[in-house]
Amino acid sequence: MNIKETHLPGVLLIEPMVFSDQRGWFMESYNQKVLEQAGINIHFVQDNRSYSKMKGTLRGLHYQLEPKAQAKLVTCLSGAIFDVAVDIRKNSPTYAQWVGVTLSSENKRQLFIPKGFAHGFLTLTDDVEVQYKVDEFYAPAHDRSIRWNDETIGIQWPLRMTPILSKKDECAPLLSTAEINFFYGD
Ligand SMILES: Cc1cn([C@H]2C[C@H](O)[C@@H](COP(=O)(O)OP(=O)(O)O[C@H]3O[C@@H](C)C(=O)[C@@H](O)[C@H]3O)O2)c(=O)[nH]c1=O
Repeated sequence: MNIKETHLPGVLLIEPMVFSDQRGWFMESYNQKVLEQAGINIHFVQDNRSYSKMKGTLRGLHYQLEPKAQAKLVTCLSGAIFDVAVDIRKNSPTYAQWVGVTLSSENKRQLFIPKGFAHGFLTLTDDVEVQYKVDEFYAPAHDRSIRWNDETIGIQWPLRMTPILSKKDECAPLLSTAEINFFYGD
């Protein structure tokens, strides 16, 4: 497993070791010890999967407020996504900055997103299945969204048309008015 820092400190790109032979391949998709050695001391408590039928589907940007904030380990099991993390910690030197990476069933890369970041992804193919581990249970009362195309954040989504969105994401607030209770250094 090769773990690389992205330009947003704390957001990590994980490249698993894939062992191929005549049968196919094998890889470890999660190894607590290896992540601990990289400074990720996380106890995951829930695994989520989503399936998106169409290319151009955008889910996000999502986060849960403290004390139910979630760190996430995101994997794309089928198809490909442009996966994005946005730093929404108040007073952070990288506040409102974003990182985007392509995760796919082919490249098998994973993105680790710490607490204090909003997360979203755009499907780059039809038939996309995404799986992610989270370290806090789903808490609907703490669930929040930020508008996917907020100009303050300025995510360069690889997209030509308006994406397919949920009703919740269509009317999500801008970062400037979103309720946020994360502070840099917490
Ligand atoms: C996130 C979540 C949703 N649900 C339910 C609530 C709702 O009825 C249905 C669909 O929820 P959503 O529309 O929020 O699903 P979705 O838009 O896929 O939300 C997800 O987006 C990505 C980007 C994330 O980072 C995730 O944390 C999560 O917020 O599933 C759960 O039961 N448990 C969960 O953990």
